[in-house]
Amino acid sequence: MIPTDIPPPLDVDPARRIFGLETEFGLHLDSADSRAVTPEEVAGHLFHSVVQWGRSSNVFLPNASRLYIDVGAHPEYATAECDSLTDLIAMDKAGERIVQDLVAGGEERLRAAGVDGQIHLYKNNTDSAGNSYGCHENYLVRRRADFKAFASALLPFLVTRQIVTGAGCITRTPQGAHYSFSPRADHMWEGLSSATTRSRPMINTRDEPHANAELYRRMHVIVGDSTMAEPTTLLKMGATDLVLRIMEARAVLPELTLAREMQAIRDVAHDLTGQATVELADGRRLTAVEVQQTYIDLVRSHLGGVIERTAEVDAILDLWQRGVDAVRTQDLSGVETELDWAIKYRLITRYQERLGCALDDARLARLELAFHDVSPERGLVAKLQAQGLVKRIVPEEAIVRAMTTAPETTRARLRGAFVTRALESGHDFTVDWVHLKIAGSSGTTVLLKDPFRSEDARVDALLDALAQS
Ligand SMILES: Nc1ncnc2c1ncn2[C@@H]1O[C@H](COP(=O)(O)OP(=O)(O)OP(=O)(O)O)[C@@H](O)[C@H]1O
Ligand SMILES: [Mg+2]
Repeated sequence: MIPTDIPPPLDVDPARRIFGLETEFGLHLDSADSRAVTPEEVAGHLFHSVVQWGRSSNVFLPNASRLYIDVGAHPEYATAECDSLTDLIAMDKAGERIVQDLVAGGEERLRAAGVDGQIHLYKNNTDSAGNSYGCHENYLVRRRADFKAFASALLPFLVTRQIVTGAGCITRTPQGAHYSFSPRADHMWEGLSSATTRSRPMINTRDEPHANAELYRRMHVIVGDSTMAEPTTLLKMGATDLVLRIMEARAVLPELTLAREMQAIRDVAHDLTGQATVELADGRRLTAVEVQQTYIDLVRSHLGGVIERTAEVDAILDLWQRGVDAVRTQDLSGVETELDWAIKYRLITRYQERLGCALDDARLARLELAFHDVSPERGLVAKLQAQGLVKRIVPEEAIVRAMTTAPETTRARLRGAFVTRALESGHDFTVDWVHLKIAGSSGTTVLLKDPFRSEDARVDALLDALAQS
């Protein structure tokens, strides 16, 4: 057993947390035109309208989220700061629609440039050329001297959670194709690192809290898969939050340090039975099912103590347990409307049976892509949701609202109001996660170091200034 050494909370309610999700979308132009169009050109056309109103392809939106073109011509949407998982899911789903809403304009621009074609945006993590792009989770945690050790203690959980929160994928190898839990697992290079370009860690330890640096760190988890089904996103973020809460409360953790994380994450990903064992630093071998069950039991043992029991906590624990049971029993019926990897696996195996083809058949690859297509017409998850075959967590109205409106209970509310008002009044402005400023004004930059604070007289003054000038 290893104690986790956390300083006692200062002035912040320890049960409150800021969450954020960053999604890089795969961008593909489907066109019969022989003229080569680079991905950068397609992204440029897609973002034309954004550049027109925002004067940049890197903007903060009226809903306080960030939208930009990331390296490799990937559109990226980073949700505004949320302090509830339902707000986060609504913000995340709103992002799919915000990027999809750019498609018609992008296709029109392409036509004007002489290229007929359909732009596809995929919320997935790998393209056909073998490139990987991410879905990054952000959890605000209290600053501590031993942050690296603290982050390391999360790795056994992160390595094995893919058996419930993975997106699932067809993996093609020279020996043939098989189904795996996670498309991202094969692209991880190390456990922790502060660099993202030269290495691909599971947790990025770059010290950039976007908040008061004396109090906080941002736990930047970059090992996760992009998730389509709302319950999968709830479980991915919710289970991680629960484990972090226990770690932050100085509770004693079970000793699960892995001997070789990179080997373990790959072994777990490629064994759909959940029975492949991973080696622990102390020489024991456990299955991913056993490791995840240990975390579920740990969380249960803290219910009513460190973890306040709420309907949401119960829902997370219930889905988590059903997910682990599904792998253990190899009966997916208990989760096949909620967990991405199981939903997709059912689709693929049924279609494969119907076609009588091998798993590496191109038609199954297209089906897999359609699962991640964010288009309401082409996307399979939208269709399955409409048929009640994929469960939802947040009401439709909440997603529609989140497309234009920031979360009410965090700093995002201030940014959202500022961006909305500045755009309405035609003022230039500069904004990032912690700063707000009217461009060219002599007024000072407003620095918002507390991400929990949703009211601020200085921002009210800025809004007044926008209304007057
Ligand atoms: N104090 C905070 N704690 C936790 N998450 C935060 C905090 N402030 C902002 N976030 C979230 O962190 C994410 C930052 O997204 P962004 O894409 O700008 O990431 P980055 O890691 O700063 O930069 P990049 O992607 O360019 O490397 C957003 O989802 C945002 O909501
Ligand atoms: Mg980012």
